[in-house]
Amino acid sequence: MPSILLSLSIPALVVIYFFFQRRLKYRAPLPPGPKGLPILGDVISAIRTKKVDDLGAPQWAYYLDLGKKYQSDVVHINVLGDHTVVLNSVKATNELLEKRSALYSGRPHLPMINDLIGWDWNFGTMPYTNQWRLHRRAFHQEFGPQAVTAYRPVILQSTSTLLKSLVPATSDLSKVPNMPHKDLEHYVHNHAGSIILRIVYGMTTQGELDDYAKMAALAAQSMNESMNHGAFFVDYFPILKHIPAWVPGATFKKKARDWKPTVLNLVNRPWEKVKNAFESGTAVPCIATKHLERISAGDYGELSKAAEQEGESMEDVYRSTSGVAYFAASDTTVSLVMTAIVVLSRNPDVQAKVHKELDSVVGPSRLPDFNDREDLPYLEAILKEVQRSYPVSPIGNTHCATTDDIYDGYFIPKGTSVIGNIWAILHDPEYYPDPLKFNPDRFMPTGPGAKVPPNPELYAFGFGRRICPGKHLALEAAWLALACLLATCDISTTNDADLKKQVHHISDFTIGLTVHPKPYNCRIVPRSAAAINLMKNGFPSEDL
Ligand code: HEM
Repeated sequence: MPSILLSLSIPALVVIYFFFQRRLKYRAPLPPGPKGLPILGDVISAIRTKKVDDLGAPQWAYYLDLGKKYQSDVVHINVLGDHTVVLNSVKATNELLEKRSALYSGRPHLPMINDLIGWDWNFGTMPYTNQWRLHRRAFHQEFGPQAVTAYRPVILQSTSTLLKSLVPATSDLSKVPNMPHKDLEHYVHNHAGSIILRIVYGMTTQGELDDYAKMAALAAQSMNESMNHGAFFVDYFPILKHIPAWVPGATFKKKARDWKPTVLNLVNRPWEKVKNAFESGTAVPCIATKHLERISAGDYGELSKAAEQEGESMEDVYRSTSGVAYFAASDTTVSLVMTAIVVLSRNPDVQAKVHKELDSVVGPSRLPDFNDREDLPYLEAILKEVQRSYPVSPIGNTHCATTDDIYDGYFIPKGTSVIGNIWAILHDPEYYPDPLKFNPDRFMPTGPGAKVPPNPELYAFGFGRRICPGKHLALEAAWLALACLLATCDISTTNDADLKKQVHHISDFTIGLTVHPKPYNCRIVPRSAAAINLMKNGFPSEDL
């Protein structure tokens, strides 16, 4: 016990020393925020908000309240001498995370996630280093806006499968049963999983898709619980990572030990599988086989020099970036599509309007496809409004200041965790009047030169150099799924009383890094016999 106390007090004293050194150097105040307890700081709130259960308010709501309480869009929280700064406005995120992105593109030190659970191969959790740049560039080559257009045939195919799975067993449209949440979630997961696993690893069989979807879901749990710096005390006191798992109270070590094999399997298993198939000449062409071809030809392009400098093999870079894509795409797009469905089920007027648009642009004899996108502005407005009202990732991933800085007269010390509160920004009444109202019309121009609010996609995918690099794929996949679902089906609630209620921003959602609507049942009824045929047939094979 005395040795634990000693190991806790030494880092605390070092933190306090450097804290006062820097404050003296700049003489600028930290941004306003809760004072908390002496030395400990705001530790109680930190524990409360980081609990992933119904007792804790979501972090975005807690941070928004702090902003109101301290009348500042920039709020400082001190936990055990560790600084967090929350940015609750467009102005602050634009200035710090976008314009000064060279200083704010780090990630906080994450001993739990990187050292103990073993996520260190994932560039999403890497600090702002040359290794991160190398991985991000390798990823971008395959998922940039131009590159993703090559995956449209796969998206069309997975969307056909989604539609087929929604065809009811009866052709009597008045007798279509309710859609249980579990079934719908399974179909939507299968849609996202089949797109990414086909694109990255060439996987097509249902058994494989199910196995790998399960693995990604388990891994997502570890990420959801640990990605926020400070979710575990070891993040504040990295020395604790050396405590053996059997020590009473070291539950974080047990959790890490349980999660680690899944996280390592996630990056290694699919890669080894494709590699074996590639070597035996049976692999389905995909991103991984493209990389393996480059590796066997010794032709790595412009990235090889950077990899050499990092002392990393290109195979490790590609194995990791493939794993990141598979993991990051498995859960996020699902949340967006599932949220859109529950919201639309409670907004029949919005559906009536988009049905009209789809009927006039696409007609009843075919499914909408990517060529129709520009001609469907109301559908686009719905997608924007879903992302604005119920962002998939309400506080995004925490950035880290890599140097001391001053903003608006406030001191932001090097090493500060910096959180862009995406939810707060997307509900700022200055940009989005009546922000709690679900209203796609806010994005419809009312006449030539009329102003529309900023596109929520500017914020919903994070900020600056760390902005989500999978955004283009996510939006293509979600757009087509919604376009086809709305062209062919009516979505309604199973309980008329729900029609009077908007989907609630807190009580209807899970808490975590990526949030999901809580289980709900709805009805998904084909709009006509012709729609059933479209759903059964999917896209014509020449489109695939
Ligand atoms: C609706 C779907 C999605 C949403 C809302 C979303 C949102 C986000 C957000 C908020 C971040 C943090 C950005 C920051 O640090 O400022 C992020 C990071 C990231 N996302 Fe996404 N994402 C989505 C889908 C995807 C998909 C489909 C992929 C992969 C194909 C992906 C790959 C990544 C990666 C690799 C990072 C880490 C980037 C880095 O640290 O450099 N995301 N995403």
